[in-house]
Amino acid sequence: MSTNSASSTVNSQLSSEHRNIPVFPWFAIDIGGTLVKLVYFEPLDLTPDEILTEGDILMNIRHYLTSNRAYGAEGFRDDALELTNIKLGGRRGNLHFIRFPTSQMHNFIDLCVMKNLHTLTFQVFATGGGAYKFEQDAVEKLKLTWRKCDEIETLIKGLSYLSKLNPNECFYYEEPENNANLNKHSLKFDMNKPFLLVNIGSGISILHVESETKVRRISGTSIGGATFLGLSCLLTDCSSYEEAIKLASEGDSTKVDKLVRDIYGGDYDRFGLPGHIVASSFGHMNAPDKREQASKADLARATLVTVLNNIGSISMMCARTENVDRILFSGSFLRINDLSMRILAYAMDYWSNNEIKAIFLEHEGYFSAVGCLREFIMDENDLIAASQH
Ligand SMILES: Nc1ncnc2c1ncn2[C@@H]1O[C@H](COP(=O)(O)OP(=O)(O)O)[C@@H](O)[C@H]1O
Ligand SMILES: CC(C)(COP(=O)(O)O)[C@@H](O)C(=O)NCCC(=O)O
Repeated sequence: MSTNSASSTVNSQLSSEHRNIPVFPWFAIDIGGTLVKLVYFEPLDLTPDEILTEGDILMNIRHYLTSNRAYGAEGFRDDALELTNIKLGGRRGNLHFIRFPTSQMHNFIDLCVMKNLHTLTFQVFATGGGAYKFEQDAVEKLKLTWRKCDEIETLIKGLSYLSKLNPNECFYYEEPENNANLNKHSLKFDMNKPFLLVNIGSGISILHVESETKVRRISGTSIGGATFLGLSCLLTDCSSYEEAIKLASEGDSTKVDKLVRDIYGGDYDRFGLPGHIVASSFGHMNAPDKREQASKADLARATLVTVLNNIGSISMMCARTENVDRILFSGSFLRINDLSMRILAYAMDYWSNNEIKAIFLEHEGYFSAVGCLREFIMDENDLIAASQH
């Protein structure tokens, strides 16, 4: 776990008065430790002249991206997240959200060459660690202009934009422990009151946000989304995130973890520790009979709960130290993962006596990519339009 109190003021790399709106296509790409998140703006207001001059390559790309939901075996468009008919850089269009594994990044660059993208003159807006790692390969093969920006700056910019644009972006659970009832409520999020942003990607960054331009990375932990997936693969032989989450949803972590009641026979009253909480993650697994009884699903569930307990307690500690009462959780770890959101929400409610609220986001892992697009394309009018959307 790292603690980093260095203050970083987020400055726009370009002030809106001075930005030249780039030519189409408009892509931004967040190349993370596990997943590449790509956002693509599909213009809906192309003039007849623009359609004539667009050329076959761009038109084919536009059709390829917008008419498919899967690209090869590992690329997917999250069509449920698509934002339709929005304004961006003075244009009207749809914003598409696409992801594929970072392990496919070299193949993706080769695919772009096959689709003749290297014969066009255009810019790619890139963020995440891979914006640095893959820069040379992308520029050499695709002959494009590669414009990088920092993943934490873009995360905040994307969050600020999407939380204004999409009335359902931010939500919380009223009774997270009650699975039978959805109890999911949207809320209007005020970015100008301090809050904690916990980004659960491959690893975890914890940010204290006072406003869009005042952000500190206060802590982090290496026990994140890739830990859950890696350990689940090791322990259960599963081979995908989807499989790991499905197993976890079917398992019982109490077969694997040692609870307070396994040690005390009940609650540990003196220090307010109820019997049902985990005293020791995987604490039963030294006993051969318990190992025998634990199914793959139980092991996946215990892995999930271990990672979540760690995230929950570090987040709570940071919220208390920083004196904030809202914790926002982002990152693709929360994709198709209602179970984890409920566990986190319950833990925050329980340990804070309902004083600290866990808030979640519909576009989970896509904020840095959106913020990156915003950095280079949006102008103030887009932001005003977003808040009136
Ligand atoms: N299709 C998927 N493949 C792999 N991991 C996934 C997938 N969907 C969600 N995840 C989870 O999301 C995490 C990555 O989150 P993300 O925010 O994209 O981080 P990064 O930017 O480091 O790639 C993974 O470690 C895993 O827990
Ligand atoms: C290095 C990272 C910022 C990379 O971001 P990611 O691709 O995981 O979203 C993140 O993994 C992280 O903050 N890890 C924790 C490092 C630490 O503070 O211990």
